[in-house]
Parts: sequence; structure tokens; C-alpha cells
Amino acid sequence: MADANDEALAQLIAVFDSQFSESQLLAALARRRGNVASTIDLLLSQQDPPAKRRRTAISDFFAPGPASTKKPASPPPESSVVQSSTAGLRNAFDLLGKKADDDNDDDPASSGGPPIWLKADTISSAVPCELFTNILPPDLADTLLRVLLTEATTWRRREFVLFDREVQSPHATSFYEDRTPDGVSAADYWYGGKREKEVRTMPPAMRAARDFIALRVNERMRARDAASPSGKRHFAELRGEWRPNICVANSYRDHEEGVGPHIDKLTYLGPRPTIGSLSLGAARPFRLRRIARPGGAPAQTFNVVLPHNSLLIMFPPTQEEYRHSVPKCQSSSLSPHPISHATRINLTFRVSRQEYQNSVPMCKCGNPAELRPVVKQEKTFGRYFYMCGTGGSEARGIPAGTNCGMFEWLDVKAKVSAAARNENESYVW
Ligand SMILES: O=C(O)CCC(=O)C(=O)O
Ligand SMILES: [Fe+2]
Repeated sequence: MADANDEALAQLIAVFDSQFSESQLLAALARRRGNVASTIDLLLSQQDPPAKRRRTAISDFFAPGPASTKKPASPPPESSVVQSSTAGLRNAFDLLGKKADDDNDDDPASSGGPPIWLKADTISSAVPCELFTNILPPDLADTLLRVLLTEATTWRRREFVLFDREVQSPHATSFYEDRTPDGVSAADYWYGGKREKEVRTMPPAMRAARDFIALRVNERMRARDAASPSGKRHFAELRGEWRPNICVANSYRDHEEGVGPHIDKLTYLGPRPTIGSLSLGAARPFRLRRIARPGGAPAQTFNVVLPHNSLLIMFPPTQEEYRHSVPKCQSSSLSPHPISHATRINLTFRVSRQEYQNSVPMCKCGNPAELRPVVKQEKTFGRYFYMCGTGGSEARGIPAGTNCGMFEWLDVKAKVSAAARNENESYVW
């Protein structure tokens, strides 16, 4: 096979994972005379009768994202532990018939062994994560939980259509930022192709928690740098201090709620992010599923219970090699908390990197594209690409929820050199 074809094939596999065989991809590529964007359009149109499209993109819908603006959030209910939801809408887990602990998201042929249960003292030997219990002073953890239970009454549930029924995401979400003079701007925070208008300012208890978490994460990052074979961090990672300026908040009312398997969006974080995840309230299992890849380790499910006031640090390459989820679970697998009862709140602190945030390419819908890692293809493993975040644009004749076929490789080395040049310039200046 010619090199150009190889490259094109790799791009198609990066977009479609295993939805088409190699020969189908090559046939489509030949029909479109080697033009990758046009081949993507062709395959999307073949693959996607409307109902199918919804099904294939379902894990995206479960991933934290903005609520639809179709309906306003309902007014805060009386009890502070119940978040807003729109009466009458079913949660998407129910409609899919998701059973407790069901996480059948991967290729069944490569399902790996039985789930492995991890704890704080065993987790880092199995996955690129560390878990710390009692991370915050207990009073701060309880205060923050109370503050967030109140805030969560106005967090949003995403609404979308699944098998022609309107459903809600099985969790409520909001975004917070701590805007520093050179920090991220709320107005520019886009998610899933939509501008996120409701970015909130971190309340003081959240900032205080963030500071404790940053201390621990930086200490562990330095230790990992020192222990790495080169004694250095991977070149594509964030350089220097980990200063989280954005936070995604999620609330799960009870064991029936959760978030489906996903990889966090890398658009603002860049490749190989480190994410600090604080759990508050009810304790319940969190799941990491290693993605099977030819030439890589087989698929494998790992579970870990995340208790109140614990910090899970997801180091690289968690986002590149695993999907994570909070599966719907048995009520007996959830330990209620005296303040929040069955409700669990999670805060993921993240660093939005200027060099990524400020130069997101636009897709053909006119929306910022999404940055994703190649996860399954051995030849292009380690690379990243931008693609349409399934936004659509009525003005441009691209129906809402439709992928426009935009695809672009990220040149990580060029990005790193440009960032280094900028740093040097600021020293000279
Ligand atoms: O609730 C959790 O532990 C995970 C939340 C999550 O995956 C996310 O915010 O991306
Ligand atoms: Fe996530």
C-alpha cells in the first residue's frame, strides 16, 4: 500500500474506530479518489440513518456536557439534595435498559478478564492513577459538600433524543472557573460544539479545596517526573506547575445515576492531561476500562470505590488508554453520607492550557473542533486529531447534531516549539 493511502487509512480509522473494516474504508477512499474529508462525509452518510447516529454517539451524550438550552432548568426544589430535573423525562440509562454495573461499551471479543477491584494502596500498580483519602481538612470537605448540594439544585441536565424519545443525562453538570489575569475566559469555553454560557466562578470553599489538591498533585507530579526513566516529563505534557483554572462539577442523586464510559475532551487540556478528581458525599464505584488495541495490552475493567473527601489523580496516559465511568450500581454498592445521603458530588479540576485553548481550529459547521487522541490504531497511536464535535449549523445547511466530517491532525511538536518560543519571548520582554 502506498504511504499516502496508509496515512489516509489511519485518519479514517481514527475517526471511525472499528465501525468499518479496513477494506470498507479503502473502498470508500478509492471512490472519493483519496480525499479523506470527502471519504469521511461519504462514510458518515452511509453509516448513519438518524437513529443509528444517535446510538453510535451515545457515550458522548453521557459524558459531562452542557445542558440543552431547549428548556429552562426547573426552579430549585425544596430539598437541597435534589438537583434540577425536568419532570417527566426519563434518564438515558433507563431508556437504554442499563443494568446496575453494566458497562458493556467495548468490543466483546476483547473483553479481558473479570473486573479487578483496586484500593488506594493498589491502584497505582494497575492504572496510571493515584487515590488519596482524607485529602481536605474534614470541616472544609463537609462545608464544600453543603455548598455544592445547594449549587447543584441549579446545575443542568442535558436533554437529547434517543430512539426518538427525549431523555436526560443521568447526572447534573456545571462548569466553574477561576479567572486569573491570563487565565481562561468563560465566554470562550466551548463544549460539544456549543458555547458554554453558564460558566460560574469558583466559590471560596472550592478555591480552598483546589489549593489543597494542587499541592498534592504537584508533589506527586514531581515524584513521577523523578521516577521516570528520563527523569523528565513527557514533552507533550503541561510544563511546570499544575495550576487548575477550570472545574467540571457533576452530581449523581443516587445509585441509579452515573456517567457512561468516556474520555475527557482534550480540546483545552491538550495531550496527556493530569486531572484531579475530588469525590464528596456518597461513596460508590468508579470504573476505568483499558481500551484494547492491537499490539497493546488487552481490555480490562478496573473498579475503585471513591469515598467522601478522596482525591483520584488521573495521570497520563489515563485519557489516552482508558475510558472512565461512574456506572449505575446496586443500592447496596453505595454507602450514603450523613450530609448528602445517596447523592455523590464530583469535582474534576483541570488545567486549560493557553496554547490549546487559544488556537482551536474551526470545523465546517463554524464551531470549534474537538481534540481527541487516537486510541485504537497501533500505527497512529500516540497522535491526536481535531474533528467536528457534532455541532451542526443550520445557517450552513448542516443539520444540528450532525458531524461535518472535518478532520485535522494535531502537530504536537510544532505546538510545543511554539509554546517554548512564547515562553522565551516573555523572558526577553
Ligand atoms: O464523577 C466522577 O467521578 C467522574 C466525572 C467525570 O468523568 C468527568 O467530569 O469527566
Ligand atoms: Fe470524565
